[in-house]
Amino acid sequence: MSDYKLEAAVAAMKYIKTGQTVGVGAGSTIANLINLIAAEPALASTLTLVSSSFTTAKLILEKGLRLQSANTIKELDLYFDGCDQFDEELNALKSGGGIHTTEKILAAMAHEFILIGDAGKFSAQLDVTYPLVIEVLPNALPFVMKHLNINFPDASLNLRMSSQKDGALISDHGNYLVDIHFAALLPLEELNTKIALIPGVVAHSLFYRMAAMAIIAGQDGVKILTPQR
Ligand SMILES: O=C(CO)[C@H](O)[C@H](O)COP(=O)(O)O
Repeated sequence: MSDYKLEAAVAAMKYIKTGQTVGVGAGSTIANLINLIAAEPALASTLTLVSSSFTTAKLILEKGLRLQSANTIKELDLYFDGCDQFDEELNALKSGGGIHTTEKILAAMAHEFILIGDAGKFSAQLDVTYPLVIEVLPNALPFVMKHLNINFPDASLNLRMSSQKDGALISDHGNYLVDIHFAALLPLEELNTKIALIPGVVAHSLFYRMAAMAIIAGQDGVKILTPQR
C-alpha cells in the first residue's frame, strides 16, 4: 500500500538547501520529513531546525539534529507543515493539534510556507468537516464567547477540555482553546478578520492566504500546487 505522507515528505526534501533555517510543524508527514533529513547527514549537519510542536522537537533532538528555539529568531527560509484541510487558494485549517498560534508565527516568519500531506487534505473549498480553533486569553474567555455567539449565532462553541485532568485544556502559551463548529462557513476573509479582531483572541486556526505552495501525494502521484486566486 502506498504511503502518501512519505511520498509528500520525499518531494519536500528537494526544496531544502544547504545551510537553511527550516521550520517544521506537527504530524506524521512532518515526522517523515525529519526522518528523511536525518538520513542525509551531509545536508542535516548544515541545517538549523525550528519547530512549533513539542512532539516534533523531541524527534529532532532524538535524531541528533540542530534545534533552535523560535524565540531566538525572526525569520525562516522555509516552514513546512501539515493541515487538516486546505483549498485551492491554499487557505488551510489547522485545528487538530491546538498549537496553531506558534504554527502561524512560524508560517509568517518564513520566506516560503509550504503545506505537505496526502491528497485527502484537499477540498476545492474549505468546509465544516473540521472545527476552527481559537486560542483565547483566560481572563477574556466570557467576553470572547459572548462576541463569538453574537458574530456566529448558528455555530456551536466548545471549550476544549483536558482528557488527562479535570478542567480545561491549557495551550502551550497558558491559554484556553475554543472549538467552533459552523453550520456553514462564512466567506474566509470575513471569518479571518472578524475573529482576529475580538480583544482577547490570541490567534485562530484558519491560515488565510499564507501558504505559497502545497506538496500533496495521492493516487495520481505527487502534485505541487500554488495558490489559485
Ligand atoms: O495541522 C496539524 C496540527 O494542527 C497537523 O499538521 C496535521 O494534523 C498533520 O497531519 P498529518 O499527520 O496528516 O501529517
